[in-house]
Amino acid sequence: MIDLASVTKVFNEGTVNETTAVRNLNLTVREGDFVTVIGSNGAGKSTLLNLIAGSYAPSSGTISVNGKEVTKVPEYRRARYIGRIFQNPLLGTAGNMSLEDNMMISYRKGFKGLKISLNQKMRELFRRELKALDMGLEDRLENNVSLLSGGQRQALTLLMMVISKPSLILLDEHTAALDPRNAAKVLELTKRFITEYGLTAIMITHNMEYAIRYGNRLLMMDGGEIIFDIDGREKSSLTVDRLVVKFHELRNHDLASDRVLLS
Ligand SMILES: Nc1ncnc2c1ncn2[C@@H]1O[C@H](COP(=O)(O)OP(=O)(O)OP(=O)(O)O)[C@@H](O)[C@H]1O
Repeated sequence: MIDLASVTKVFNEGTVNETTAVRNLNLTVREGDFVTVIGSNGAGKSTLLNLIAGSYAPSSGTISVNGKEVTKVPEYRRARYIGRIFQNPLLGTAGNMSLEDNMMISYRKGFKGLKISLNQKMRELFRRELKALDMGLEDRLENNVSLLSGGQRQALTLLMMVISKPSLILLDEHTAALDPRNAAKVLELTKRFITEYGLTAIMITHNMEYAIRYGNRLLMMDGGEIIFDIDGREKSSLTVDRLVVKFHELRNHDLASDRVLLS
């Protein structure tokens, strides 16, 4: 589904602040993969998602989706099939609009311009979908989104993303700002939606346990490179301890003081 071939991203090239955020990276993500990505601060994880989404152009290398090169396709055009969620729960929804108006926007995007309007039937559908989130939102269709808690808002963002029918979703620490209970809830929802809607997903997390528990494939990044890429049985038998040892073997330095271990 996605192919990155020899992708490098250098920021501030030729200046004293030059940083190679992603270094000669090769990656193929297959359709239906749910890939978790971990790595130290500054490892290049967010840059990788930004390159796939088209927020940044690579300094060299190519990016293809379903066999078609998209390296120069602008972000707004890739957004037709890519859904993104960020750490900040305020980013995915419009706070000064009601839940139903927010959801309507996603429905229109999902129906690719087909004329649909907010009527009783749509409201019933929204109510059912919100009820399935199990966040107590089904009776709050007319409330402004700004009144929701961070967890409720991130769950709504997730629902809106899937009803806009993306084929690929990019999750950049989307539960990191939530308390543990809400984080666990939103993660379970994420997993359910990925399965139900047959999505391909890449999820950055600083929580090693989440990275192990969720998804069928795990990537570890360091210094702009993928240093560890496992799936299948090797992934399901992984433990946090083994992951830490693996990092040490591969990089010959510890992860001990890193945020990746503190979550
Ligand atoms: N827009 C930018 N301009 C300049 N440097 C950048 C930019 N974006 C990222 N970088 C640098 O590129 C490197 C990789 O950053 P990136 O945000 O991809 O890492 P990360 O693995 O997501 O880190 P974190 O876990 O801390 O969010 C870092 O050194 C960062 O400072």
